[in-house]
Amino acid sequence: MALRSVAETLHQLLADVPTWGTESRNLAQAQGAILAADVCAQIDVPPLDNSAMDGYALRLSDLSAGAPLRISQRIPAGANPCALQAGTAARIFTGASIPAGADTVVAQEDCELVGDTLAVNIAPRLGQHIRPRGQDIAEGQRILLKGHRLLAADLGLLASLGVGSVQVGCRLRVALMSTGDELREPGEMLAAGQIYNSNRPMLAALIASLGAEVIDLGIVADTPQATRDALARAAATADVVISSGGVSVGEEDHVKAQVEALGSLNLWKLAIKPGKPLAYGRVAEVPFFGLPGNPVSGFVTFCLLVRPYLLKMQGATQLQSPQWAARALFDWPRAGTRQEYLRARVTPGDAGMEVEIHPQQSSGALSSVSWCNALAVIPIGKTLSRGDSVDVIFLQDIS
Ligand SMILES: Nc1nc2c(c(=O)[nH]1)N[C@H]1C(S)=C(S)[C@@H](COP(=O)(O)OP(=O)(O)OC[C@H]3O[C@@H](n4cnc5c(N)ncnc54)[C@H](O)[C@@H]3O)O[C@H]1N2
Ligand code: MOO
Ligand SMILES: [Mg+2]
Repeated sequence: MALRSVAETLHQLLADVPTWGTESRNLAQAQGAILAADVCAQIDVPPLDNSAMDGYALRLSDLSAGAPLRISQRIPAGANPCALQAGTAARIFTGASIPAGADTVVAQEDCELVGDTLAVNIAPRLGQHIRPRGQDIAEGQRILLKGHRLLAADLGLLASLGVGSVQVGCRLRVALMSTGDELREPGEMLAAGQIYNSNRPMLAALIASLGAEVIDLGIVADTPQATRDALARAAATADVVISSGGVSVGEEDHVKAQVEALGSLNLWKLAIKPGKPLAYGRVAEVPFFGLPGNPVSGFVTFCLLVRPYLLKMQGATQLQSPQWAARALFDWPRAGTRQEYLRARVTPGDAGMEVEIHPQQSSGALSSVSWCNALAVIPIGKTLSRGDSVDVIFLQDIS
């Protein structure tokens, strides 16, 4: 029987996302959080007409009249100036409030003080170097939409509006467990037959990058009992459970059977390379993802399938990363039976983006992931010749 496609799997996963609560969060805690309601501006930004230059504020008609302009006041940023006396100029600094009556700012490089009067060397334009109130945002304007993921610039934007806290999707607690008797932690000595646990820090970082809290359950032994105990503990403390390893067909792969014992297995195996044995279900009522143990398989399936799920759970509207067309600098002569995600590097070429692939595409070769800046997508049954167009997904959008 044909394996379920990546698109169909994603569709089914997203249809199964549970409803999730919202909470109020201070801006300092809101990076990566998903807005639970539209944000409308309560004030104009900037809230005052202000100078874009260090210089002098004046009324252009006074200057045109030709009389010498005496300096009648000094206005630093933050001051509340009085109205400009007719026939005078005000010393002013960048960001300072334009006094009533002034309509133009002359940069200090374009004028000089002769005694206590101003000599302007370059004829100014009416209104120059003034940033009017509301230039950026007008009061009442809808500025960010529900479902938007808050990144650095959004936090600055909200602060510019005077918004100190926002209603966002509740922070997810995600339990992470690494199954495998062969695993040791970095810093420990390796005995024969053992390898280091690379999935743990990688998956913890991917989870944390979504603003979720990681509940790290460490390494779990390859026995039915240890697997079941860890799954039960995870489901009791977390909102989502993620395991790595033990989801394939070997006798040492216990995850699926224990998930079925404690809840249900809803999806298993899909037409993706790497990552075929990805499992999804519920432990008790808690959503569960069983990522394949091979590190590249875990990375790719997390980015393409788990990440959109976790984003949707928190209320996000933008779930998938865009695919861009690039020109292949490689041949791909073998048509596959699973959609393949090659570790690739995209660079600018003379005629647009060009993409090369890492020579080692094994699902155990993490160096290919560290090296790449994109995944090149090879659909089922497709071959490629050098020069053909191939879709790429930039990793900076997803990891
Ligand atoms: N007879 C079959 N064997 C396998 C199949 C299959 O269809 N038939 N599928 C293969 C594919 S595809 C994948 S992917 C793997 C998935 O295996 P599991 O999810 O069961 O994972 P393990 O067997 O536990 O480990 C696989 C591999 O990854 C290493 N690993 C595991 N955890 C970690 C970790 N935390 N850090 C670093 N490396 C880890 C582990 O040592 C193994 O080398 O199954 C294939 N087999
Ligand atoms: O497809 Mo498996 O996911 O690594 O080889
Ligand atoms: Mg296995």
